[in-house]
Amino acid sequence: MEPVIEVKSLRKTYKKRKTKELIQAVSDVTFSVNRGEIVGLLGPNGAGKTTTIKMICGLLIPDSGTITINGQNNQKKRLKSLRHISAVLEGNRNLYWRLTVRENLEYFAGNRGESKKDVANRIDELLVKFHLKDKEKELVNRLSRGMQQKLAIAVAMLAESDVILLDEPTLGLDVETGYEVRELLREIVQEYDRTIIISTHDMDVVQDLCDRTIIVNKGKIVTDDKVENLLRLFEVRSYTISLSALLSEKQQILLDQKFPDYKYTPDTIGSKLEIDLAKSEEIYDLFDILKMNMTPVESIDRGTINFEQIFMKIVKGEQQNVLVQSS
Ligand SMILES: Nc1ncnc2c1ncn2[C@@H]1O[C@H](COP(=O)(O)OP(=O)(O)OP(=O)(O)O)[C@@H](O)[C@H]1O
Repeated sequence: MEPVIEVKSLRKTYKKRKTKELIQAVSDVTFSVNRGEIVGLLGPNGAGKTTTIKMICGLLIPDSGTITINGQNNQKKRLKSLRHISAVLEGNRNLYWRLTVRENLEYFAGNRGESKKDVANRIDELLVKFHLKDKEKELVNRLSRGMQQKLAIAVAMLAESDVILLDEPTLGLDVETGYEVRELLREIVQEYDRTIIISTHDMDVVQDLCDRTIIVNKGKIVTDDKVENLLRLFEVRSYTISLSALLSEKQQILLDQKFPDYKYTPDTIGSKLEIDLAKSEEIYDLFDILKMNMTPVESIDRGTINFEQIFMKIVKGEQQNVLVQSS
């Protein structure tokens, strides 16, 4: 499949105004996105997500590297390439607060040679889809944050560009509205054949919505893989073992050496071990340690793991060697 977006060896350094200190916000970032994919750009604060998004939509110029959108270099063929992209940055900022919902949509629909009736029909369709029909005459500054966010996405849809970039689309939304926005985004991809890149801290967005996730940390990509692959990979490695005895001190020292991040919970009648294995063969090392004292094993469960825990593990660097660019 041909990629819609190709980002190669991207770098961006900021210079702090007062101290003149250089900050390497993005260093050597390379990835591509295929048509119809929803890709989550994930990372801790300051990882370089917004900088990357801003470079893709042409708001920032990279120090080096290239960005190609539908085969067009976004610096050499600026207008042609940027026509394929809409961006919703910092949520509701790209709306006119003193215009109504409908007026905003009319304004952004602009003059593209369509008849007034066609524009009105398209706006009506979006108002219904985004559950904003009964708010069409409301001023934007009177809307809730969730409604403003939905309107901002509807505005991005109007441009009919192939790619929509979203920076933190669920930030500050309550659980219900966050869910509603996620559902809308899913429908957009399915019904309108759009490609979406979402920068987010919201693990539900990644787990529910994204096909793939690119995790960045300190300006570099640490993981680029399908969400289902990561879930499977970590589920296989994460074990909870119930024992009907306590572990000896020697056993605990050996576990410490072999599995530094294991968790041991002694109880009155037994104990519990929670352990992540870097390779599945390591289970035999674990059994060797348990066998030393013939510690009786009551049950072994493969741990369920959510995306938040996976993210923490990856960002902490525990699984780095295995995961970098594994897709
Ligand atoms: N205009 C700027 N001038 C100086 N430094 C900046 C500027 N914008 C961002 N930075 C710095 O660049 C780094 C990357 O910032 P960026 O906003 O891209 O990260 P992010 O992953 O989007 O973070 P967050 O999740 O907190 O929004 C950070 O260290 C940030 O402080």
